[in-house]
Amino acid sequence: MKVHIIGGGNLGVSIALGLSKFTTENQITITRRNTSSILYLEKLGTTVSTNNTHLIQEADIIILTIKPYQVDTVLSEIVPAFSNKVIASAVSGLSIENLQSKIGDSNTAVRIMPNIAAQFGASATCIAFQEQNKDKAQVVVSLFQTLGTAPIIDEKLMDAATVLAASGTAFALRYIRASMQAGIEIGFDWQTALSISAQTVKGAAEMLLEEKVHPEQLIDRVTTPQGCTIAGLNEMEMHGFSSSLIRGIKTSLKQIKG
Ligand SMILES: NC(=O)C1=CN([C@@H]2O[C@H](COP(=O)(O)OP(=O)(O)OC[C@H]3O[C@@H](n4cnc5c(N)ncnc54)[C@H](OP(=O)(O)O)[C@@H]3O)[C@@H](O)[C@H]2O)C=CC1
Ligand SMILES: O=C(O)[C@@H]1CCC=N1
Repeated sequence: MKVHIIGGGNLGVSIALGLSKFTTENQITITRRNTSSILYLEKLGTTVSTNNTHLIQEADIIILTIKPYQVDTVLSEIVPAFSNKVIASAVSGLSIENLQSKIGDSNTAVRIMPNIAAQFGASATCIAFQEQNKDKAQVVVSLFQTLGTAPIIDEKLMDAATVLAASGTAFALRYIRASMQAGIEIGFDWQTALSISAQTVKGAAEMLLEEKVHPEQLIDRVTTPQGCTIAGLNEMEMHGFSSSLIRGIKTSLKQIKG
């Protein structure tokens, strides 16, 4: 399959790297205006270009990973160059209706919300499309299933998905950083503390995904009565651990909704 990624920044490059690592049959093109920092992708077999329309008509999927304020400029440049294409947009806040009106009825708008773990085949990419475009959107779902999970969601939850699945990467990393900092205070060098903290989070996530149970069921297995874990958890909650995360996520959502 030919995948044409417009916007070779943080997210676009993560997707390109993930596709080059986890798939073999895809031909990937990635564009940005200043390509110097991403030319290394060519060594992995990805075509890097400043030309957004180069071979675009041959693409099976066009992926938009540009900032919201870049959308009109890019679309006015590329839309005259193709027809009958599936456009998967990761642009936060850009609705399917709005995108569809900009690309015309001959093309199909799909919304995707990946995260930068796509690079490691570990993204949670939420995908939304109009019911009548179900068949055409399947190609996008299949592609992102190779880069992690790809749940199909109602478009009205796309902003929530942006916060939970994309910003969520940063939130999880901040937890790991805090845990690492505590690890240094209790005796580890930062590299050892980081590897222990990161692996512990990975292990906890793997248990949840594997066992499909509520986190409290697993927490109960760790909290020995009168033990250190419950003492630490209760202290964290006293200082607003869960509520600060919940408030942060809701604030992020308000920021998207404007
Ligand atoms: N970062 C993330 O974790 C996530 C981001 N998103 C969304 O993805 C989008 C991109 O985010 P992010 O990757 O962080 O942003 P970046 O700024 O890192 O990437 C945007 C890229 O677009 C390129 N670009 C700008 N104008 C053009 C143009 N005319 N033609 C081609 N390329 C162009 C820029 O490069 P140059 O200036 O050289 O052209 C830049 O590399 C945003 O809408 C964001 O909301 C969604 C989920 C996760
Ligand atoms: O912070 C942002 O606005 C973008 C969308 C989600 C991740 N990065």
